[in-house]
Amino acid sequence: MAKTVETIQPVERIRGRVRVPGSKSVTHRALMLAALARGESEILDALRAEDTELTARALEHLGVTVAWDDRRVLVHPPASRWEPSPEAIHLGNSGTSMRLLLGIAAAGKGDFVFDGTPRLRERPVGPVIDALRRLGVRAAYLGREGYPPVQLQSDGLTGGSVWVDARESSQFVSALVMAASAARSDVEVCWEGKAASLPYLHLTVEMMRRVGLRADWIGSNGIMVPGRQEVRGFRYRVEGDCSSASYFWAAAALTGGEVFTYPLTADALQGDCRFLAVLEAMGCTVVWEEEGVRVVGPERLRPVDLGMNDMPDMVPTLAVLAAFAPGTTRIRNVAHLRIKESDRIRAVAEELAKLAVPVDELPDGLVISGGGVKGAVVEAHDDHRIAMAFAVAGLKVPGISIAGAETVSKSFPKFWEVFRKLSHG
Ligand SMILES: O=C(O)C1=C[C@@H](OP(=O)(O)O)[C@@H](O)[C@H](O)C1
Ligand SMILES: C=C(OP(=O)(O)O)C(=O)O
Repeated sequence: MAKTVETIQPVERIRGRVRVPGSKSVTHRALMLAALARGESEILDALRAEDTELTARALEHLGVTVAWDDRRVLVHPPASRWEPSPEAIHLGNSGTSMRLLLGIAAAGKGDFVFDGTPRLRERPVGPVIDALRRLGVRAAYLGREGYPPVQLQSDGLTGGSVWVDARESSQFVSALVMAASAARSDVEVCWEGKAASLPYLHLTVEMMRRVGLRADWIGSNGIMVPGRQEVRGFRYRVEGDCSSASYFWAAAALTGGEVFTYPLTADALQGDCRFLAVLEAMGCTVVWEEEGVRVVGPERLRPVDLGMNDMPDMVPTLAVLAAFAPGTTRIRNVAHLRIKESDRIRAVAEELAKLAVPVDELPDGLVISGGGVKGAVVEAHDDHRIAMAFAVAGLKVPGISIAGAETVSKSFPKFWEVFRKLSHG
């Protein structure tokens, strides 16, 4: 795709209502759980974007029928799990698709190759492959050890206990837990210490429960999944995407304006909704209403000192706000940000430096001295979250444009349309 440049015009105080698309994480999971069910499922308000279409297409390779229309997706699994796929299955740069689908594919029979972009080939899959091998799957790395492309030959999962190193990604555990429901006997998935991005594991377990699958926490370091579970096709309504909403919350925060985002509820399953508490700590007012949430920005943002391990995707948004908050903001404990769509610690530091913001890059975080921000051309690093977060800075400072703006299609294809409409009325 050709690189596009998007120039943002500053506005006095942003004001408006934004309908956010369906959650990417919830849509991926709903599609995959529907593929494991018996009979047809109906998924409402799903996100139709590059990554969720990659998941849908991968499932089609396995023999699942996926039919989208305006408001819903119908998913119909094949008679036997799975059909052969002679071609390699390409997953772009979608970490969620890659890690979670390795589990889903291994939960049935077949011989599959999973691959992606050069960047996806730098994003690890070793811990999930190690665990799948212990559950009886044959797997071979076709390139670098521990990374895609990977070939899986499976006859279904046995059962037993597996230990997973989940420090780099919660997705390794989510993959195993979802797949384990189809194993021949019970599977216990345990990890040492704290798993990265922990709220995504709660999301996985809660969504399984909602569609009728059992998965039980064993303390805070493990999940037990009974094997041979079967659920009938289900109907699932996808909640709005909090991560996508964060750019509009940030727009209100930065301009001292007011934005209402919907559909969202205070009991949303996504951990990124907790970013609202970060905004409150920075001085914003957050008001939940029946259909969504209203964020009102303060006259002046306050800096914060926070561990962001639970909400890695919110770090670019926070970093941009921090650039405008006079004082020092510290963002800690997010080493796993280096293996996202881009090395997000490096990318954020480089782009803030272009805007003349003093920033220290730590191995696992950032220290940002907020106050003075200048205009510049920001490079998106093929990372949708860098593009969307830095767009917000352009609402306050003239001369900001985003090169590589098309990358938003990964999670929010209409982002620029919605953003322009909001900023120019
Ligand atoms: O499971 C998910 O839906 C996700 C988990 C997180 O990844 P890690 O667990 O790899 O940090 C997050 O960054 C990603 O955008 C979506
Ligand atoms: C990290 C992300 O996604 P994924 O891991 O699925 O590529 C993201 O959306 O910010």
